[in-house]
Amino acid sequence: PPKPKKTWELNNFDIGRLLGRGKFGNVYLAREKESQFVVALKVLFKRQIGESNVEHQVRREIEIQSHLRHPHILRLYAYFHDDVRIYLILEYAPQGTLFNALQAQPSKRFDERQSATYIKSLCSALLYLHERDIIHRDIKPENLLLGHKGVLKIADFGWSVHEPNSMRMTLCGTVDYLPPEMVQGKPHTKNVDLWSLGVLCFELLVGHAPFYSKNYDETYKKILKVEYKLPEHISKAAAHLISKLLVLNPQHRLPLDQVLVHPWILAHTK
Ligand SMILES: Clc1cnc2c(Nc3ccc(N4CCOCC4)cc3)nc(-c3cccnc3)cn12
Repeated sequence: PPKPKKTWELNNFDIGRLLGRGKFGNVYLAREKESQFVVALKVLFKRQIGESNVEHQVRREIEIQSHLRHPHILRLYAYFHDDVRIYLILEYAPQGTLFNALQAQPSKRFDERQSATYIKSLCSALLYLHERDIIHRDIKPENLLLGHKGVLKIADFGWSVHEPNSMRMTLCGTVDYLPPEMVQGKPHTKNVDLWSLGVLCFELLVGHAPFYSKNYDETYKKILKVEYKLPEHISKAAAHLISKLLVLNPQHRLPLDQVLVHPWILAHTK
C-alpha cells in the first residue's frame, strides 16, 4: 500500500472506471503511478458536505478509519483535498459489494455456510470496533465489500455509496436496518450493531430484509413490533440466532462474543 507521504495529490494517480456512486461523491478505481499500486479513490464534494452540514462527521470518520487495522475492515490509507473535493485513498475490494453479490445469486440468497462465514467475519470486525468504542457502522449489504478471495470488509464511513442502479437507496438510505431505538430517536449504544447483524443475517439467508415493506411507515411499524416471518427453509439454529439479535430491548440482544460461538456459526464455519 502507498506509504504515508506527507501529501498526496490527484496527479499521483491514474484514474480508472467508476466503481460506484454516492450521496457525496463517487468511487473510482485508481492506480498510484510510482508504485503501480491499485486503490479505490473516493471523491467527496466539499460543497455537498457543507450543505449537508456533515464536515465534522467526515473529519471524525476519516480520523477513525485511518487508524483501524483489521482483516475485515477496509483500509483508509490516506486522504488529500483540493479547494473543491476531498479524496480518500482506500483499499480496493476486487469483488464489489455484498449487495451486488446477493443480487448476483440465482436464488437471490446465500446458503448457510456462506451466510455464517460473512456473519462470523462481521462479528470479529464489530468486536474490534466495539473494543475501541466505535459503534453504528451502518452495516448493510451496500456498505459491505468483498476483497480478495471474497473476504468481507466493512467499508462504510457513515454515509453509504450505492450501485448506480440499486433501487433500495432513498434520500437517507434504506431504513430496513434501523433498530427500534433509532426509529424512536432514542440515543443509540453499540447494541444497535447487534440488531443490524440480525437484520443482515436474515437478509443473507432469505434474500430480503425482515421488515421490508412498500413504505417507510410500514417498515417502522414492523420494526417497533419486531414483526417478521421466517420462511420454512430457514434452519432452527439460524432462526434461533436471528431471534436472539432482533430483540426490542438493546440490552437483551446476544453479545458479539456469544454470537461467535453460537451453534449455527460453529456448525457452518471452519
Ligand atoms: Cl471503497 C471501495 C473499494 N473497492 C470498491 C468497489 N469495488 C468493486 C469491485 C468490483 C466490481 N465489479 C466486479 C465485476 O462485476 C461488476 C462490479 C465493483 C466494485 N466497489 C465500491 C462500490 C461502491 C458503491 C457501489 N458499488 C461499488 C467501492 N469500493
